[in-house]
Amino acid sequence: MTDGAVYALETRDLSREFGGFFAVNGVNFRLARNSMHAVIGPNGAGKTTLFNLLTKFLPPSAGMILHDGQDVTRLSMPAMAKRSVVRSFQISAVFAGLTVRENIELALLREHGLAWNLLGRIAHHRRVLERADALLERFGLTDYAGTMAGSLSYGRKRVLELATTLALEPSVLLLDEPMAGLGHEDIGRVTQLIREAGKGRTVLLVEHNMNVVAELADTITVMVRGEVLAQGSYAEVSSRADVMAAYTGQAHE
Ligand SMILES: Nc1ncnc2c1ncn2[C@@H]1O[C@H](COP(=O)(O)OP(=O)(O)OP(=O)(O)O)[C@@H](O)[C@H]1O
Repeated sequence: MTDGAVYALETRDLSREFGGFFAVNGVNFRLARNSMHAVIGPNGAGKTTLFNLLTKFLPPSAGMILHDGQDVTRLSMPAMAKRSVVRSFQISAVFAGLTVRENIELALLREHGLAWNLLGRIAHHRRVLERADALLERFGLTDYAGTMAGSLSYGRKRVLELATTLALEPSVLLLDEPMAGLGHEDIGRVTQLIREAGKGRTVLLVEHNMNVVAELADTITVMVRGEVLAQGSYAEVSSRADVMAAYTGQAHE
């Protein structure tokens, strides 16, 4: 069952049941270290449920989750963050009433567990300011540093959200549909940022946009009806008749 290799994340017979219905059904999933791995599949395949299990939003009904070979099945999300496994928190994690720079500074302080008691004294933390400058620059947000986050476009909010997540310097970054709701131009920008963010870390994304998946992911897991149907490179999975049938079947529903 196991080949002895240690994975960034691994599941063993992982299941999640909702009132007798298995949204995730006996999944053995492996996320290789330093890979850029996408989970795809038709609507209702169980992708988000698997993501929520891996990120501790949901407890499993059965099975096991391992991080770096250690059983983390019962650990909380904050405990996973301490192990440097971090999920993006979507736009709700962006504080609309703070500026872009303040959002990034807050995220940098959060990394050190200092966010709340030092919030009023942000300006004195030179190191934070320097790192904030670097993040603003890296994410193309320098011109928006003083803009209230709430008035950013949807696409730039997403970029800011990614910047605040990367402020934590996670070793494993988990992204749930990072392209959802983005226009063509923003998709290009966020794709580049994720590619760059993936250097030197492990990234798992659930994503519907196949162009993005083809461009970014070195490994793809295809889920159908709560189970893993296929895994491999984009070329490998996209050439499989059963994968195509799963998508075609959905199109006819
Ligand atoms: N909290 C819940 N209670 C009951 N059923 C649920 C719950 N969450 C998910 N499900 C069901 O589990 C199945 C898998 O849902 P999930 O959201 O994981 O799929 P998905 O692959 O992410 O789909 P999509 O691509 O549409 O987001 C669906 O049939 C869904 O209705």
